[in-house]
Order: sequence, then C-alpha cells, then structure tokens
Amino acid sequence: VQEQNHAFWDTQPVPKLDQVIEKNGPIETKTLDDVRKEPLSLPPQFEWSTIDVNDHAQLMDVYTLLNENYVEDDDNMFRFDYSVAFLKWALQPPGYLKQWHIGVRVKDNKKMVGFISAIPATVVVDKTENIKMVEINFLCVHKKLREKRLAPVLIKEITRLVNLENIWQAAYTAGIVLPKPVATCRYYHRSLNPKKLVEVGFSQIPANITMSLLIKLHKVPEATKHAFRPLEKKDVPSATLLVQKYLSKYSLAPTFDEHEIWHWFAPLKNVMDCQVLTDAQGNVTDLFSFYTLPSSIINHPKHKNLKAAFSFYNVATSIPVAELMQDALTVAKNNEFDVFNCLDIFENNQFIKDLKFAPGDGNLQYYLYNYSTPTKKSADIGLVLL
Ligand SMILES: CCCCCCCCCCCCCC(=O)CSCCNC(=O)CCNC(=O)[C@H](O)C(C)(C)COP(=O)(O)OP(=O)(O)OC[C@H]1O[C@@H](n2cnc3c(N)ncnc32)[C@H](O)[C@@H]1OP(=O)(O)O
Ligand SMILES: CN(C)Cc1n[nH]c2ccc(-c3ccc(F)cc3OCCn3ccnc3)cc12
Repeated sequence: VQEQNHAFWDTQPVPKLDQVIEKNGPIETKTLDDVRKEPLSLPPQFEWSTIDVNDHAQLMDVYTLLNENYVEDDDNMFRFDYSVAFLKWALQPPGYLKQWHIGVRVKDNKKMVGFISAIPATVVVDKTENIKMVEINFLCVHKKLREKRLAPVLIKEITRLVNLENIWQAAYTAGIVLPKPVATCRYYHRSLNPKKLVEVGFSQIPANITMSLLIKLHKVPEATKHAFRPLEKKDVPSATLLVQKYLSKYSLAPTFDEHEIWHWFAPLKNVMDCQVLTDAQGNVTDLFSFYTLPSSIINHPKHKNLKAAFSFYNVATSIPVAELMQDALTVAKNNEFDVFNCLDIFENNQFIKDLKFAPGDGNLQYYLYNYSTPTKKSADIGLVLL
C-alpha cells in the first residue's frame, strides 16, 4: 500500500506508485489544440526568462544557481558543481531548442531563482518502440524558495513548451522516489585518491588498515594495457555502428546518429573523455567514455572540490569489459580524478567488484513521462543522463 500522496504527480500522466504495468504505451494522447499557448502563471514577484546559453552572462547565471543550489548528497557534504563548459555541452546537442532552457528570475533584480531544461532525444523502449522525446535535467529552485510548489510550475511550463513541438514523452532521473520508477539503480564509486576521499569524509578508512595500505590497495596501473587513443572525427562512422549495435540490446536506450555521436563523445577538456581501440581496417572495436562532474565540498577548510569521473557509454568487443574499464580507471587517475563513479546499469556488474568499486549511499531512479512500460532491472538500462 502506498500512503504517499503526490498532490502534483497524481495529476500527471505517470503510473501510480502501486500500479502494475503489463504493456507499453502512452498514458494520455493530446493534440496541439489541447496545449496552452501562453506561459503558466508564476507568483507575481517572478518572471520567466528563456536562457540563451550562447550569452556568457546568462550561462553564468545558470552555473551559479546550480553551483549554489543543485543536488547534494544525503549528508549535505557535497554538491554537484557542473562547469560552464559542461552545461553548454549538455544543453546544446544537435537539434536543441533554446526555448527549452527555462529560467525564473526575480522581476526587481533579475536574480535567477529557478531553472529547468529539455533536450531532444530518441529513446527506444523494450527494443521496439522508437520514441522522439526529451530528456529533462537541471531542475533547480533556489534554496530560499523551496517547498513553495515552484517545481510543479517549472515542470508544467517545460511540458507545455515541449508539447508545442509535438513531443509528448520525456525521460528523466532523480535520486528520490516519485510515481513511478522505470528502474531503480545503485551507484558505485572507485577511489582513485583514497587519501583525499578520507580527508574530506567521502569515504572512511576501514578498521585496522593503515592509510598507506589503503593507498596501495587502490593503486591502478600507470599505463593502459591496451593502445587506447582519444576518439577522432574519422572514427565517427564505425563508432556509431559499434555503439548503436551495443545499445540495441537494452530495454531503455537512446539512439545516436553520427552528429549525436560526435557531439556526445568528442573529447572536450574537463567535460568529456572518450578513448578507442581500432582494428587493422581502422574500425573502432572498443570504446570507453566518462564525463567530468566535480562536486563542491561544503565548508571544508582544506579541500574545495572533489574531481569525479562519471562512467558514460562503454563498449568492449575485442577485450573483456573489465580490461576496458581498468584502462579507463588508469586514464582517469592520470588526469587527476579523485573518484570514478558508475551505476549498476549496462553490464557494469561484471566489473564493479573486480575493479574495487564500493557501493554508494543511495539510488538513482529512472522515469518516463506519459509512457507506461513494465519495470526494468538495472542491467536492462542502457541510458545515461548527465
Ligand atoms: C512531454 C514533456 C514532459 C517534460 C516534463 C517531464 C517531467 C520532468 C520532471 C522533473 C525531472 C527533473 C530531473 C532533474 O532535473 C534531475 S533530479 C535533480 C533535481 N534537482 C535537485 O535535486 C536540486 C536541488 N533541489 C531543488 O532544487 C528542489 O528541491 C526541486 C526543484 C528539486 C524541488 O523543489 P522544492 O521546492 O523542493 O519542491 P516544490 O517546488 O514545493 O514542489 C514539490 C513537488 O515537486 C516534486 N519534486 C521534488 N523533486 C523533484 C524532482 N527531482 N523531479 C520531479 N519532481 C520533483 C515533489 O514530489 C512534489 O510533488 P508531489 O507533491 O506530487 O510529490
Ligand atoms: C543524473 N543527474 C540527473 C544528476 C542527479 N540528480 N540527482 C542525482 C542523485 C544521485 C546522482 C548520482 C549518480 C551517480 C553517482 F555515482 C553518484 C550520484 O550521486 C551521489 C550523491 N551525490 C549527489 C550529489 N553529490 C553526491 C546523480 C543525480
């Protein structure tokens, strides 16, 4: 029995928490005529503000709002610190629309106090349904304006602007349980700089082992075992075929055309690392990728930031996946990352233990908006949201 009453989510086309779902399909069907033409009303002291991420000042407003008010861990010790370059990359994939980068500002002083974004994506559900949808991300309300029901207004406004483009489904993830998770995934951390992680309280030193032993236990090879090199534009055709073939095995996965592959996987300093192995014909046979997402360390005297790598998409066909990821750890360590994070999605359970990942303290829930589908196991998920 589910006691929770979700005053907003119970009005939305999402399955109830206690609903058992048998088949796939939209929950409601509307036409453009049903979509409001004017923006949702905000409380009188606020105004909508479409963010032009090509305008550095406006992008800085988004950066600052998130840097000060975005997702924290359960103990409020760390807060994600998405960089300016990361946000520009995340918000401007092929086909992006600037009207889907929505800010809320205080009318008097133009201070940004809210944000939500949508980017276009094609997501395949249960290997059969190719759905043109959006990925929703970076929902944020300033700490001083919490629990005033502003989030539902932001969500309804982005829904309206997406519907106006004749798109009726969305994918999103969150650390909290809402109606109704498509999958509940766990996250895992591989220490690369155990001394700093212990100093900042990210991890504890296990009983009766010394720091020097902890460091030794987490050593990674100084050089990769295989001849990985950064992805280049010439690799895009074969990398696209490799990634597409791999993702088609999963029950929730995106499709990427060549433009999207180049956008999401092109190496970008402090944002995206992607390295490949190729065969004698120059075709990509193996690929690892991870993104750079530091966290601010809240109120620490010595350390201000934790440099974290987050596993993105990885494909191994000529070597075992554990060797692919071992080399990814080496590249991350050599680039001064403190920790390498991944979820228990894809076939990640095949390397999480052997490569000494430790479980994190929470879950990441996957959601679809206006689409019913039977619950998936984590290992069925082939989609990564930033
Ligand atoms: C066809 C297109 C469709 C597009 C849209 C698809 C859907 C997209 C959905 C969005 C996906 C975002 C994905 C994403 O960005 C990745 S998840 C990260 C979300 N952001 C953060 O956690 C940052 C820190 N927290 C905040 O800024 C605020 O706490 C937020 C803004 C989160 C809530 O602000 P607040 O001041 O704390 O709360 P009220 O305004 O009073 O509102 C309370 C209502 O909001 C519901 N709530 C709370 N957190 C939520 C969350 N993370 N998703 C969805 N709903 C969330 C909550 O259940 C309640 O509804 P209920 O009463 O029914 O339970
Ligand atoms: C996915 N994307 C939507 C951001 C997002 N939103 N909500 C979240 C909740 C957990 C994770 C997450 C995902 C993978 C991972 F290895 C660790 C994580 O969080 C650790 C706890 N934490 C939160 C902030 N600083 C530390 C991401 C997110």
